[in-house]
Amino acid sequence: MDVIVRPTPTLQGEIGALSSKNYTTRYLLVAALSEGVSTIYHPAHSEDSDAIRRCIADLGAVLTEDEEKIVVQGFGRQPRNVKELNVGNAGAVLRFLMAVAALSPEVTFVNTYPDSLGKRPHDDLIKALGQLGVEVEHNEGRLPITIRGGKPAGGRITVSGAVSSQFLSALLFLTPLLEEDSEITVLDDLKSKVVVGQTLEVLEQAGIVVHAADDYMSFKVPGRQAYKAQSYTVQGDYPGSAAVLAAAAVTGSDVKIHRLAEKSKQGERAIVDVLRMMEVPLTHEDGTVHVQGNGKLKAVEFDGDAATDAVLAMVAAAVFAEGTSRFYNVENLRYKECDRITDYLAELTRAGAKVEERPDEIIVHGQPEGVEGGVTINAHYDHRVIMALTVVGLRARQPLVIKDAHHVAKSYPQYFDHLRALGADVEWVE
Ligand SMILES: O=C(O)C1=C[C@@H](OP(=O)(O)O)[C@@H](O)[C@H](O)C1
Ligand SMILES: C=C(OP(=O)(O)O)C(=O)O
Repeated sequence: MDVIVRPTPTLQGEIGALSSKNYTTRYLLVAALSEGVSTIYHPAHSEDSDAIRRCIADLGAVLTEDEEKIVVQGFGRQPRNVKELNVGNAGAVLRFLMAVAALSPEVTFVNTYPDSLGKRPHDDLIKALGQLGVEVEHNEGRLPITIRGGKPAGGRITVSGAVSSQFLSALLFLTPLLEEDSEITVLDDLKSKVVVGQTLEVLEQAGIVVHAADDYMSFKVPGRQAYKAQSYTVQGDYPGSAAVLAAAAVTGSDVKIHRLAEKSKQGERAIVDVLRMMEVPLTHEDGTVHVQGNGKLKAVEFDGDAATDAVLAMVAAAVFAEGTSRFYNVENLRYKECDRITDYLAELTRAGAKVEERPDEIIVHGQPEGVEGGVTINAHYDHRVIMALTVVGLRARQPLVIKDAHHVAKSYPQYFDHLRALGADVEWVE
């Protein structure tokens, strides 16, 4: 399904933020890895959260759900034998479950998104699992992937963090369950380091002890631990909300988003600081971000690695800023649902934006007068490209058609409903 985004000068109203994708994934995972009954309040509902629900159920967890919560009876360190798992297009779910699959004799992860997740590399995790004696069959580091685990013991593991933090997080979820203590050393660099903070926070809530160096480049993980069954409450999601906040910033607006905790470990809460740096009038108090946009923005320079899933929304805001913005240290955007530098900038250019690509940077020459629009956008299977191009469409002179915009449901199925509730002229077309 496609969406038409028409120019919309003003947005007004209040919404509650969607629930966090990253915390929902993690809470469902640690609930499954415990042997008791855990309750997760306000889980996200999206394709990615459906993927982890489906896979942990296949692995033997028992899930019951109502409007506000999901109750999970976990399988502990003994997942049920299952031949195949289908994670859809969910990268974090795949990587975390590749590690969990090391507890099973043989599991194959199938390739249902050959043009998106099917292109993403997992070599660094495959190598690390190999050090634990886990045999991995793969297609040049990509799906389909078969894991033959059994009983890895633990020990010394090295893992590169240069492409994704998800490989390290995956090992941090697995190693506490192993017989021996483990020592994990991160090689090269660690991208999306802040997200590892979310992993450590959730592990601690689940009663797991991990000794982490301050820089997160080495970890000591005692073995033979047990995940405790707990109650968890999922906080609001900054990456998805960042797109709505960017939309409010580029229009004349009076928009409030509730349920966005000031103290969150989500790096993407930096959207608030970046919009402030861009001189967008806003406040952030008691979990509510209130934007009173006047459509005027100033260019910024920002280290995007600190807020990886909000960079595309920030770039969309910068398209209308006065001056040239620079988002640096963002090379790993290339290894997401699409190449979020080359593919995203190609679509922005088509919409009339003036942007330049570097290997690890996005440069935006702002156009406060607006962009032309009037074209059809390829979504590249990427929810964040869809959300960000929508922001641009609201301030383009001619409508934008976003092809296959239904892929927004990977993380934020209600995105267009939320925008419409705020007065945006967005419409689904077959
Ligand atoms: O651990 C996680 O849940 C995630 C880590 C990040 O990926 P990278 O570490 O690959 O940057 C982020 O982009 C993704 O949406 C979710
Ligand atoms: C990159 C993302 O997700 P994942 O890596 O989990 O597919 C994202 O949500 O933007």
